Amino acid sequence: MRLRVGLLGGGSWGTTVASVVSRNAPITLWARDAATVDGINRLHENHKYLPGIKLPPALRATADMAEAVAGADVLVVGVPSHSFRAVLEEAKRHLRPWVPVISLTKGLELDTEKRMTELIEDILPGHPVGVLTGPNLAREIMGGQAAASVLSMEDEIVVRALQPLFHSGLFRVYTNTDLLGCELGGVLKNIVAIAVGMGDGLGAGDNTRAALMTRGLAEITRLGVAMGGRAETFAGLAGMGDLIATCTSALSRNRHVGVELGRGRAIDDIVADMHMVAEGVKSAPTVIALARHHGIDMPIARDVFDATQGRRSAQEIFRGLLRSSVGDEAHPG
Ligand SMILES: NC(=O)C1=CN([C@@H]2O[C@H](COP(=O)(O)OP(=O)(O)OC[C@H]3O[C@@H](n4cnc5c(N)ncnc54)[C@H](OP(=O)(O)O)[C@@H]3O)[C@@H](O)[C@H]2O)C=CC1
Ligand SMILES: O=C(CO)COP(=O)(O)O
Repeated sequence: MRLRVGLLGGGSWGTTVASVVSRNAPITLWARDAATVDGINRLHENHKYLPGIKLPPALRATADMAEAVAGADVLVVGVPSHSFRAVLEEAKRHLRPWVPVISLTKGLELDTEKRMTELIEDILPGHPVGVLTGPNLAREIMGGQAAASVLSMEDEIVVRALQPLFHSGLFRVYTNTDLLGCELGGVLKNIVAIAVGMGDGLGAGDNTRAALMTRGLAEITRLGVAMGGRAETFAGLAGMGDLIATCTSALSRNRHVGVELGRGRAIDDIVADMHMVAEGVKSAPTVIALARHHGIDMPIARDVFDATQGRRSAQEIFRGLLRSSVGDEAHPG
C-alpha cells in the first residue's frame, strides 16, 4: 500500500520537502495563499518563496486544508513556529486517528517554551510524532545538490517505516531515535548563526567564526543534554551539521539577520525587509528562559538575545567578548 502524505506550509522548506516526497508517494501540499497554490498547480513554480525553480509536475497544492489532511496517512507540518499551534488546531478537525505527524519547523512556542513536537502531543494525543531536520538549505536541495537529513522519532520501527518516504538519491535521510536532541539541535543552531552573522557583518575573521561555532556547539550541547538529549546527537547532522550549514551559508536567513545587525541596522528594519522567517529572532527569549530553568550558562545566546531585543549593538557585544573571562574549555563556569 502506498502511503499518502499531506504537507502543511507552502513556504520555501514546505515546498522543497513536498517536492522531495512527491518522488516517493502521492502528496498534497496545503498553502493558505491561493496565488501560491495556483502557481504550483498551473506553472509548477512557487513564485513567492522559490522563484525561478521548477517543481515536479506530480506535486499538487490546495488552499483547502481538508483536502490535504483528510486522506493523509502521514501529516508533515512546515509552517513557522508562531503559526504552528493554530494550523494544527485546524488540521485536527480533519485528521484521521493515529496518523504520524512530522514537524519541519526549527522554532519554539514563545508563551509556553514548548517544542513543536510537544505541541503536536498536546493537540493530537496518541499520534506518533517526529521531526525531519539537518543541514538542509531549501534552495540547494531544489537545485539538485546532495544533502543529508535526519528523520527522528522515538519509536525505531515507525521511524524506519517512514524513512523511505523522504529519502532519495541525493537527499539522504538517516534515522535517529533521540527526538528531543534532534529537534533542539535545529532550534539552537539558529541562535549561533545570528552570532556568527554579527561577526561577519563586523568584518571579523575566520578564527572568530570558528571560535563562535565551536563555543556555540558547546552551549547547544550543554542545554540539550540538560533537557534530556543525547550528547552524540549534537555532534551529528541535526547538531554540528546544521550548525555548519547555517553559520556559513549566504542562503541562511538567521545568519543574514546577524550580518545586518553587525552592519549596524536596527532589528525591526531587518525583519521588516524580510519576507521569510528567521526563527532564531523569535526563539532567543525562549532559549534564554530554558537555559535559566536548567541552570545552564549560555553567553553566546545571551548576547544574541540582547542584540535581537535591541538592548546592545553588535559592536558593543563583540567588544565585550574580548573582556569576558575564560576558563576550562570542557568545564565552564
Ligand atoms: N528554508 C529552509 O531552508 C529551511 C527551513 N526550515 C524551517 O522550516 C520552517 C518553515 O520555514 P520556511 O518554509 O523556510 O519559511 P518561509 O518564510 O519560506 O515560508 C513560510 C510559510 O508559512 C506560511 N505561513 C505563515 N504563517 C502562517 C499561518 N498563520 N497559517 C498558515 N501558513 C502560514 C507562509 O504563508 P504566506 O506566504 O501566506 O504568508 C509561507 O508559506 C521554519 O521553522 C524553518 O526554520 C527548516 C529547514 C530548512
Ligand atoms: O535550517 C536551515 C538550514 O538547515 C535554514 O536556515 P535559515 O532558517 O537560517 O535559513
